[in-house]
Amino acid sequence: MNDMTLTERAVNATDNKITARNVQVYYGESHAIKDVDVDILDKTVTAFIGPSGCGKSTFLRCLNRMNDTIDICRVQGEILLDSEDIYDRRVDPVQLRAKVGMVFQKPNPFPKSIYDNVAYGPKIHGLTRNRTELDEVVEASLRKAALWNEVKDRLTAPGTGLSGGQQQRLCIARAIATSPEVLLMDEPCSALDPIATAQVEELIDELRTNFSVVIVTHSMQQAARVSQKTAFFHLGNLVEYDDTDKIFTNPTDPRTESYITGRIG
Ligand SMILES: Nc1ncnc2c1ncn2[C@@H]1O[C@H](COP(=O)(O)OP(=O)(O)OP(=O)(O)O)[C@@H](O)[C@H]1O
Repeated sequence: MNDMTLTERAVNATDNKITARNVQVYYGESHAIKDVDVDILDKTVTAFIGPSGCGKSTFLRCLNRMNDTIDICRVQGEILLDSEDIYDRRVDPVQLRAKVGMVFQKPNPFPKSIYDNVAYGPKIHGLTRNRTELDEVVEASLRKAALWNEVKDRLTAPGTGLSGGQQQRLCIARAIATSPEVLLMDEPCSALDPIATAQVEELIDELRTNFSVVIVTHSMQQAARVSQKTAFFHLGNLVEYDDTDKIFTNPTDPRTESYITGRIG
């Protein structure tokens, strides 16, 4: 690895954005997340990896209370965003999700124009005062999502008419339009071809200058490419959490070693 790459990949933030302590998640009687403690850093990409069913998505959904939408799901423990308990009764989950945005596995643009997809969040949260400001937010979000040049001449066309990779970047633009502080991405490239995947990965690297990004991925290559921190989950436990380079070159726990060398998973 040359110096340039090292500089680019260096973990340049030490501030905690999210602090999770003693987190348990149950689906009915089933204990899906067990005693998880983790500190998610600001301006850093954190990857969640682990075999299918180990709880990566479940834990990710705890971070913006998306699990609230699943009736049988119960979350216990403490999750702080900056120093605020996101499960406090006074916290409005809708406001929280504007601060902790989410991008899903399958691109899911609204059946609306490209413009309206991005304008939706700022409008419902009252973040802009007039059409000029809204136009500015839409343009800035599409630029940050590296989509502006491809769509600027057809903002009124339906978002669903874009290619899969463009739709996913549109969903990223929609998520960042509310100026979130954290962006959660649940396997955001799994429905994309290699070229679109490379574009989204490049974008993730740029996004970390402004946001804390947490990405669930099945691809260890992807985790190694995009993240600075990696958390390895196994059977609902957070087995190991460390610098990505350490996890992939010199893991401490034998279960991590088995997973990254392909012996479990
Ligand atoms: N809505 C749900 N209702 C009941 N059980 C669920 C639900 N969602 C997940 N689970 C269970 O919780 C456990 C963790 O699932 P989760 O989807 O979080 O794992 P994952 O690591 O993200 O898996 P994958 O990599 O396959 O997406 C699994 O045993 C799963 O069956």
